[in-house]
Amino acid sequence: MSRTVLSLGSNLGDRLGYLQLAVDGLRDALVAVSSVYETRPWGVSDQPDFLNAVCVVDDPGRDEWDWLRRAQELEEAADRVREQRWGPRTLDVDVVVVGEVRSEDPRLLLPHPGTASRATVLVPWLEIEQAAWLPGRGSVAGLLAELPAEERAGVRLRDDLRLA
Ligand SMILES: Nc1ncnc2c1ncn2[C@@H]1O[C@H](COP(=O)(O)OP(=O)(O)OP(=O)(O)O)[C@@H](O)[C@H]1O
Ligand SMILES: Nc1nc2c(c(=O)[nH]1)N=C(CO)CN2
Repeated sequence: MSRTVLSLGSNLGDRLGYLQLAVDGLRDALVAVSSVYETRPWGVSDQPDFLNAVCVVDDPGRDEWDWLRRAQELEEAADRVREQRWGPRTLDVDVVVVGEVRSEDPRLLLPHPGTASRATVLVPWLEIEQAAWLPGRGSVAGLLAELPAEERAGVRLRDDLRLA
């Protein structure tokens, strides 16, 4: 299976430590990892700011379901508790795209349906893949340019933080 994009987010506890846990757990297939961004929460606004990042991974031996399983294992390793939709969490790992795969199975929607409107995903993704393309929607650069300036302003580079 082809290149896969995963988004990482954390807004509870050791936020950078949880993102690093995810990167460590993806190491065997890791192609690229973005900078870390401090982001204003969307969905539920009354919660702490998130740290967000995006990873590109590639492993011909894994399909989209393997990536979902890996994402959920990483969330469990971060002691994630599912409480409130769009609420605070130690670690969120979303499968953004798996090559050109489309899926309407609610357990695994591909491409991830929120992507086109989330600067928290588009900004770090564009950083590591300048030609990034969201199947069915267009170029990531174009999608980002269409978002309200306020959305993009809510995503701030934290160049003092780094994922190794
Ligand atoms: N592309 C995908 N990546 C990750 N989970 C997905 C995907 N498509 C569907 N899901 C399903 O979404 C369910 C809930 O995921 P989660 O609690 O992380 O949602 P959320 O992060 O609060 O909201 P959102 O999905 O809008 O980011 C999971 O049980 C998972 O099976
Ligand atoms: N800024 C930001 N806000 C969020 C995020 C996220 O990753 N970043 N994830 C959420 C649940 O999926 C809800 N809100």
